Formats: sequence, C-alpha cells, structure tokens
Amino acid sequence: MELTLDFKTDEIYDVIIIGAGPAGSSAAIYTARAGLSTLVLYRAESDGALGVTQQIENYPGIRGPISGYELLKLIREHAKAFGAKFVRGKVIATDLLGDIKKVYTIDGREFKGRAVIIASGAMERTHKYKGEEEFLGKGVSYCGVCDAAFFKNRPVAVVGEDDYALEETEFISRFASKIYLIVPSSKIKAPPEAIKEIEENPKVEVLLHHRVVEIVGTSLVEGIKVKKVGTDQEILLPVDGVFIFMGGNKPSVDFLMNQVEMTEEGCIVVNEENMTSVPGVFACGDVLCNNIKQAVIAAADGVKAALAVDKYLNKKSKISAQW
Ligand SMILES: Cc1cc2nc3c(=O)[nH]c(=O)nc-3n(C[C@H](O)[C@H](O)[C@H](O)COP(=O)(O)OP(=O)(O)OC[C@H]3O[C@@H](n4cnc5c(N)ncnc54)[C@H](O)[C@@H]3O)c2cc1C
Repeated sequence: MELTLDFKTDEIYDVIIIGAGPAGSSAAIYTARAGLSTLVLYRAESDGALGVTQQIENYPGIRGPISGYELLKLIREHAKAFGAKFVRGKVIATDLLGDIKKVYTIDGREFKGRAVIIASGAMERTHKYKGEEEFLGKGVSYCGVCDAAFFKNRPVAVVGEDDYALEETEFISRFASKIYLIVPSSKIKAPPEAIKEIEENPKVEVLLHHRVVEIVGTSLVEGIKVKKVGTDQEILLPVDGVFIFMGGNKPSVDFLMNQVEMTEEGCIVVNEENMTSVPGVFACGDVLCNNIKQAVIAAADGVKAALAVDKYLNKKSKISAQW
C-alpha cells in the first residue's frame, strides 16, 4: 500500500465518490464527462463485490467470461479518460453536513468536495471471532497503516482472503518478524500477481482453508487458535497481534457516522434521485441494499446518482440526460 504524507489537499472537488466498484466507477464516467472535477477513493485495487468475482459473463457489451477485476479496470479506464482521478485510500470518517463536504482516509488525508457519492458496497463483516472484542486495541486491529509499527520484529496473524488483505499483509510485513496469513477460503480471491508476491514474501506463511477458532491471551493477545477446514485439530499460533480484514454482506457505511438516514438494517435511504437525507450527499449500488445485486444494476444506479449530482451542483430544475 502506498503511503502518502501530504495530509491536507486544498483542492475542492466538485464530487468525491467513495468506492470504485461498478457503481462508483460508472458514476465517475458521467460526472467527469459532465465536466465536474471528480475524485474516486477506494480501498484496494481488486476490492469490493465485483473486484473479487472470478468470472462474469452477463455484463452488457462484454461477452466474457472475464474476471470482475478486468471488467472493473475497463470501467475505471473509461472514467479516467474523461478526467476522473482515482486515489487509493480507505475512508474512515466524513463531515457531510456543511456545503463543503470533508472525507478522511485512514492515512490521515483530508479531501474536500461540493458533493459526495457513497458507492462503498455491502461487504462489511456480520460476525466477530471469539476473543476479538475482548482484545480489540490490545493486539487486535483492523488497520495495518495505524498499528503495524507497534509489532516491529514481533509475530502477528492476518485474517483475510482478498486483495485488500494482501495489500495490508504486505505493509505489515515491513514491520512484523513473521506473519501467519489465515485464509478461511480454499483460495485467495485476488489477482494472480498479487498472490504470487505474497507467497514469495519470506515473512509470510499462508494457511489456506483455515478458520479462526479463538483469539487468546491474558491482558494482551498471546496467540490465535485456528483449525483447518475438514479436520478437528486446533493449532495455536503464538502471535502478539491479530489483524482482521474479512468481508461480509453488510453495507460499508461506518465512515458516515450516522449523518445520513438509514434503515434499521444499516442501508442508506435515498430519494428517487439517489440523494440521501443530507443535501449534496448521494448513494448508489449495493450500499442501498437493492433487492437485485448485479453489476449492471449498480452501474445504472451510479449513473442516476451522477446525473443527480450534476443537477444539484448546477442548480438545474430537473435531471437532464447526457447525449
Ligand atoms: C462472489 C460474487 C459474484 C458475483 N457475480 C456477479 C455476476 O456474475 N454478475 C453480476 O452482474 N453481478 C455479480 N455480483 C454482484 C456484483 O458484483 C455487485 O452487485 C456489484 O459489484 C455492486 O457494486 P458496487 O459498486 O455497489 O459495490 P462493490 O463492487 O462492492 O464496490 C465497492 C467499492 O467500495 C470500496 N470501498 C468500500 N469501503 C470503502 C471505504 N471505507 N473506503 C474507500 N473505499 C471503500 C471498495 O474498495 C470498492 O471499490 C457478484 C457478487 C459477488 C460477491
């Protein structure tokens, strides 16, 4: 993961899009083509529901089969060609209520925009491991950039199975003496070159198809118990830290800090023009808990949000189509 130390940027973008899946990237095509300065923030290259999809063959115009990540690259390149800027950075906080919206990433950067589109998908975790809450901040972490330096020359475990987890593992390996990469699935859901890089990292031992049983310790983490799928044998790995980067199917909305109206299930509420309860803040794609989760529907949703942003920023009386 690239770290940047330019913590403040003075530029005020017309629109900041959080998420570079089909919803966010398609929105960027339309906002950038409409002449709006467009910044897209995203967590990792082949992240999100489409990013981890191995094969897709029902996206209109792309016969496939093609990997979700290859399809994403095509949509992002399309947006970049119209001038959209894509910057990697996990969003952890926002300040949305004023005319100028502020978006903060995990490495301490602040971005400003006149409008925001939330397109962060629905891949948040729904359950916690035994011991996870007890040792949160006492060895359990969700952020390599924030906490890896505390584990200099010490052994840690990383639990994860996608590109985002690999990027974090690479970063943590600059500090830790040893990393057990615990992958619950039988294979890692990331591009082959990213998997090769991690497999060749001498500090990393990949444990495929292993499930977490419990994080253990006294006052601090002292180990993690794992079990290979299909066996009864538990293995205790002696580690001082446990970094967790697993996904689930809940909307990714923590960074909103309850500033916009949501349903009880944590889905963002929008009007027919994809605007949330906060003026200038729009949402699209899986983060809305659409009853049909498909890439083309997320993309279309992104387009609706983009056209609504154009109406909002240019004070149009109604949404106008792009020809
Ligand atoms: C295994 C699987 C197979 C699928 N197969 C198909 C298929 O064959 N055909 C089909 O049409 N659909 C398929 N889908 C559904 C489709 O992938 C989703 O409906 C679609 O990707 C949703 O798009 P999205 O842009 O809303 O969210 P995502 O694609 O999930 O993108 C979310 C984006 O938000 C970013 N993000 C999340 N949190 C943050 C944060 N805090 N800060 C910064 N960025 C953040 C992520 O990095 C990512 O870029 C499949 C889904 C899965 C999981």
